[in-house]
Amino acid sequence: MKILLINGGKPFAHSGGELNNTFHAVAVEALTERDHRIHETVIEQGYDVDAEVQKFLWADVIVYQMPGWWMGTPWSVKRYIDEVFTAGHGSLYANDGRSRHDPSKQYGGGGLLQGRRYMLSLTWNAPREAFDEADNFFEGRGVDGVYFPFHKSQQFVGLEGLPTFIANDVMKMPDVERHTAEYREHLDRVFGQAETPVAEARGSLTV
Ligand SMILES: Cc1cc2nc3c(=O)[nH]c(=O)nc-3n(C[C@H](O)[C@H](O)[C@H](O)COP(=O)(O)OP(=O)(O)OC[C@H]3O[C@@H](n4cnc5c(N)ncnc54)[C@H](O)[C@@H]3O)c2cc1C
Repeated sequence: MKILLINGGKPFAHSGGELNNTFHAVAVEALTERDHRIHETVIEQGYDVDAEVQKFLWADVIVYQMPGWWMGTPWSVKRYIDEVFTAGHGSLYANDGRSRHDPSKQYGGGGLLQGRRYMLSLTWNAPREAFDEADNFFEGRGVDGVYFPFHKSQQFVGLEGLPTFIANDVMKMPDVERHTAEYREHLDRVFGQAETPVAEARGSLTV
């Protein structure tokens, strides 16, 4: 399988970016060991927008590694998506999906990356309960509910979600050994061996 690994880790304030670099490195190692072909983008090191569009066209799966900042995506990753997806007009997406001639065509159906997938790998200070419990901060919406607009941005270009990985409590109770072991297991479950078609990956995302 051809996998684009995007590292959105960034040193800023109390985020050192190292944990995201660590997860990115785990993915590089684990997926290469299993004979997947990978391309990497480390947003913090800079990138060429047109080359990124080509990487999206090359990939079967795109993995976003990033921290949660102010309840969502860091601005550096949002900027990357704004730049790359906008440059991808005509290759990543055709239009907004609607048609003056066919009213049955709905907004959001103009993506050109059908049949390909994406996956989120996230680091948060918030504990898991904050996402999952009805009487907790995110009102039981779960991590994918919190990332709803991000998921929609991917689906707009035709991508389909794979199960999200999240490492919680990474500041108050960092347990890098456990989290990296859990991430390896997640990657194994989702990707398996290179010859396993991604369509057979265990579970897919419902937002
Ligand atoms: C602007 C801003 C807004 C934020 N908003 C939110 C928010 O809304 N909700 C929320 O939950 N969190 C929030 N955070 C916290 C943020 O999610 C975490 O700081 C981030 O996920 C940590 O990832 P990192 O890669 O920067 O980790 P780092 O800061 O690099 O590391 C985190 C911990 O892991 C240790 N570590 C890292 N790598 C290794 C390694 N290889 N081996 C051993 N130990 C290691 C570090 O020493 C440190 O103790 C915010 C942070 C910022 C800066």
